[in-house]
Amino acid sequence: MPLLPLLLPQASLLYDHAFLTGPEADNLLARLSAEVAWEQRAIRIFGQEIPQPRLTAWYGDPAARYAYSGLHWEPRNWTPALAALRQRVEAATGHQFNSVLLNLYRTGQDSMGWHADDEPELGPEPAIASLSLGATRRFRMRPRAGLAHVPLSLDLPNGSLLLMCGTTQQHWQHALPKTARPVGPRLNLTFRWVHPAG
Ligand SMILES: O=C(O)CCC(=O)C(=O)O
Ligand SMILES: [Fe+2]
Repeated sequence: MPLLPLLLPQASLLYDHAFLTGPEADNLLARLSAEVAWEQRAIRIFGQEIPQPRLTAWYGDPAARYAYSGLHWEPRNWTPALAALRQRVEAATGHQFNSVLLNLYRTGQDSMGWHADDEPELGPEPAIASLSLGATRRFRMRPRAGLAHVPLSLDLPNGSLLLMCGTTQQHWQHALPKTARPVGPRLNLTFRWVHPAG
């Protein structure tokens, strides 16, 4: 399936609900769940260490060092599965990526709060390719302050690919809220280009 535009003002979104076939996505979920070096990291909020409500891992080229929410990330070396996936995502999107952030939402109680991926290392108009595996979860987008636009909700199924680029991060925030529905694990990979620290 090709990537098709999703119309959202002052954003640039491309979406393929079936970038991977069901069996491909199922295999990858099993493989990555087992082989990725998952960690539960803590972020510092008002002087308190709060464990993130999900597991994470960071893989990439050695130059792709990254800092967010006060955390520093040294990339681990690409595994064969992640390197192959990077190539496919690059071919489909026409963008290059030197790193991938993986998030594992173990249950409906795992989540990600409102944020924009607007760290300086990503540059002003980052292309971020988000691949979802496992349980369908609702991805939300809301306009940043001063923009009178309607929020967007998108259910991201197993094997779907969402590309956020252009001015999306400047004008919109996104989140992956908790859900009370009983859901299985969901694994999300966001491929990024991190500009090496100068
Ligand atoms: O899990 C998702 O779909 C969103 C992940 C995300 O926003 C991020 O890694 O920055
Ligand atoms: Fe994000």
